[in-house]
Amino acid sequence: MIDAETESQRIAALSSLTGKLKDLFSSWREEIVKNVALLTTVIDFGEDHDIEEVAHLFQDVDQNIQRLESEIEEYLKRVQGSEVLLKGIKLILVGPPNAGKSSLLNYIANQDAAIVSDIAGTTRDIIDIPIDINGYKVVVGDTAGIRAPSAADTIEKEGIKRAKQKAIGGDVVLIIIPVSEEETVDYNDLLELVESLKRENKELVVVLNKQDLLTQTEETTISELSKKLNLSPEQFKLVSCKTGYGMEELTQQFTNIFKKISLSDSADPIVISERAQDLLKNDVLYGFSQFKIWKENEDVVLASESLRQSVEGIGKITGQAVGVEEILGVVFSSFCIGK
Ligand SMILES: Nc1nc2c(ncn2[C@@H]2O[C@H](COP(=O)(O)OP(=O)(O)OP(=O)(O)O)[C@@H](O)[C@H]2O)c(=O)[nH]1
Ligand SMILES: [Mg+2]
Repeated sequence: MIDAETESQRIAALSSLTGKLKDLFSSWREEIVKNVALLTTVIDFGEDHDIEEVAHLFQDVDQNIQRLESEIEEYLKRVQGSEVLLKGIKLILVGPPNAGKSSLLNYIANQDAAIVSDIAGTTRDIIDIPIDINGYKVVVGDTAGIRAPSAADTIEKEGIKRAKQKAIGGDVVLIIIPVSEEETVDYNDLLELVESLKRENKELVVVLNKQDLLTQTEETTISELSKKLNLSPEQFKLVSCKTGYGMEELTQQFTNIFKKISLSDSADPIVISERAQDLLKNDVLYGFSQFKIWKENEDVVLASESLRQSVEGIGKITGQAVGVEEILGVVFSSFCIGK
């Protein structure tokens, strides 16, 4: 528990200590062995089966394997979600200069982590601050204000370039726009960024800051900007770092996004080693994909060989090797062959 800094990390650490994982892997392994055994009955006792029966058997195995495949893929997705939890969710703040990016960071971090000033271009390079938002470990990256390079000096230009790169590498990106100084915002540039973030499927929230200086209604402001940036109105949040307006709603939205990307709401987070993940992908799932190819070619022997590779993959994780006896054992006990 020493490294568990937040609640979600603590849960993740706990769940890795249980023997549930091994049971799960063993049950997958058993299931695949059973299917290898099913195919073996065709190989070894093929003459006694008519063609239709063989095709039927193949169909059954295919269905079982498909079911298992989606289960394992789903599982790997959850593992990746849990990894995001452990490493910390990367939340990147970008936007025009003077928008209040550093102010927002200070507000959510509840400390003066970044320098705030009314001089545009105050933050010139990226700073990462680890904070806890509703139990989630989050690393907030504050960046240099994005404005037209012609208006920025050399150091600032480099900062802007890095800000954009940083945004692309984040898990969640907040674009901060000041509602009071819209003329300073380069919407073409921001639209370009929005489009590239969409392509990368990043979670994106546009934070409209300085609500205390707003001169028109919230609805009008949001509807205008959602058109300009080609985003839905739900992706906008109006706040004020000065008065705290909208901050609770914003943090609530963060939590919803964190739950979504870490998949930690559906069940306990899971942690397995890098090696186990590789084996699941490169041996188990790969074996399944090979099985499908040989099944298409109606080659029972190679289809069954492919599944053996999957069994061996899991065996490397759980420390179980597969022997002929085991497969034959399942064949004889399950299918009453040889009587
Ligand atoms: N009225 C008002 N002023 C704000 C608000 N948030 C920030 N400010 C002010 O806006 C100015 C710029 O804030 P910063 O947080 O430094 O802005 P930034 O986006 O980090 O700016 P750069 O680092 O230059 O890119 C400061 O003078 C803040 O005090 C707000 O909600 N309302
Ligand atoms: Mg700043």
